[in-house]
Amino acid sequence: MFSSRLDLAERYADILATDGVVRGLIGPREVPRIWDRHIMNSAVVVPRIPAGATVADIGTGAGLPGLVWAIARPDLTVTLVEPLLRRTTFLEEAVTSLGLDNVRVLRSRAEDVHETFDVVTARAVAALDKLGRWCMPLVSPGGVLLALKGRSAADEIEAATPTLRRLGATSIVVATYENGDVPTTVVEVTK
Ligand SMILES: C[S@@+](CC[C@H](N)C(=O)[O-])C[C@H]1O[C@@H](n2cnc3c(N)ncnc32)[C@H](O)[C@@H]1O
Repeated sequence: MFSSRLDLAERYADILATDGVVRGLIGPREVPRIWDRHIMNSAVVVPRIPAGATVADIGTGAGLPGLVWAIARPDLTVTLVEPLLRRTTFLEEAVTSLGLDNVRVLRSRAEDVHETFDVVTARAVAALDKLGRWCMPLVSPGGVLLALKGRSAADEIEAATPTLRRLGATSIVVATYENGDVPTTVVEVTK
């Protein structure tokens, strides 16, 4: 049994560094940077998530950011959406190993999901214009798309704004967090 959420996060980092590397989900060169570049980069957004929210992480890969959010916040119900079987198998085993009961793994492409969620997120999946087309239909009215972006965020927002507005965005706010060794830029699109 794990005594705290931090223990759980450390166990997840171990799984990424071992099984994740063996199965090709994480490059060996990323191992020393798993905590700062991946876990913290995902975790900085956690305070932005409303209590008790349903969450979908589109193109979650090895579980980033959705598995980190589910570990940090047992009040959330998190659906990890990922099309590749190799990755969903890894995710199912990780969820079982961590004993998480607030996570569902859904093997699907974003375009084939027909549910809505309070919060939809994606990290390193597609440019914001394409991401908006995939994700905005999955955001409940009053919900939010939290897109985790790198330094290209400003250019992507300009290109994506007409699409996001057409798909129901009522506000688009950008915040940059300096935690970890790479800043996380979050584009928060409210529907
Ligand atoms: C670069 S990885 C990023 C993984 C993870 N979000 C992260 O930050 O490490 C992109 C992921 O998006 C997934 N993906 C690609 N096309 C997708 C689609 N149409 N719908 C959902 N996921 C998709 C890929 O299988 C891959 O796991």
